[in-house]
Amino acid sequence: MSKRKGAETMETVFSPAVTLEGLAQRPTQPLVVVISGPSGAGKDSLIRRMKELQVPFHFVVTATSRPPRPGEVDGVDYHFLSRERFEAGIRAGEFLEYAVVYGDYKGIPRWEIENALASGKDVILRVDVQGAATLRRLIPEAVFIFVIPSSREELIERLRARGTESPESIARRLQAVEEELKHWAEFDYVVVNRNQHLDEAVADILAIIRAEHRRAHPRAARREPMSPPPSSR
Ligand SMILES: Nc1nc2c(ncn2[C@@H]2O[C@H](COP(=O)(O)OP(=O)(O)O)[C@@H](O)[C@H]2O)c(=O)[nH]1
Ligand SMILES: Nc1ncnc2c1ncn2[C@@H]1O[C@H](COP(=O)(O)OP(=O)(O)O)[C@@H](O)[C@H]1O
Repeated sequence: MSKRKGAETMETVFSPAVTLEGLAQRPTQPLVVVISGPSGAGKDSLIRRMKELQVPFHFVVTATSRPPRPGEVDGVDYHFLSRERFEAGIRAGEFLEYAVVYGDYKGIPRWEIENALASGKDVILRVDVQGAATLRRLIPEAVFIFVIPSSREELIERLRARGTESPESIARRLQAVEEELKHWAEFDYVVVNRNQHLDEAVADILAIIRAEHRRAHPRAARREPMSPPPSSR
């Protein structure tokens, strides 16, 4: 009896009063989901599959100085920029974050973030591990997912089978894996994308997003620099 009374007191102190209807219809904030992991882990394949399944989300198209691969579409997969144009963008402060990844520039245009937030949908960003570290500082309330293959052999096989990289480019990507793996514990979730089981990894990501929307206590409120770019200040 006294325990019950104690519990009631705790509830009164810590839970703001709500009605059932109010709680059931509580609006949920769009999530920012950051998908990262080694090259060849399957990040792009997962995102492509989620688009095919018509999962409602806004994908942030990042910019790169690397040339398009066969099948990649400018403005859909990346904004493909020349090195000179990218460097001019860096000088002009156009990027929320940028890094040199496997020898090419990669960066998130600030206006892409503005568009993403205006969409009102969950926002998905795919960046390398350095980018994830920067975003953790800039958007601490984001959900960080580390995608991995189930073995190094699987990774090598996939990078070779993708057929988009030179042997040097594959070697550079494999060399980076050890360093990238050191950061796994900084992520909120680890998703394994097993060979021929892409849909299981997609299901894991959807489950994470679903659970995050059911949080009683949302992640910390959004704050700087999800605000206007310097040019408009
Ligand atoms: N830091 C950062 N990384 C990015 C950005 N856009 C893409 N990347 C990452 O850059 C890495 C290399 O991308 P890509 O050249 O497409 O090759 P892949 O990893 O071999 O598929 C991937 O891990 C991407 O997630 C960005 O804006 N910033
Ligand atoms: N679960 C999977 N089973 C088999 N092949 C896969 C799987 N996931 C991705 N791949 C293949 O592996 C290669 C690398 O995937 P990709 O999505 O480009 O990785 P990332 O974007 O992380 O670099 C691609 O050729 C892709 O088709």
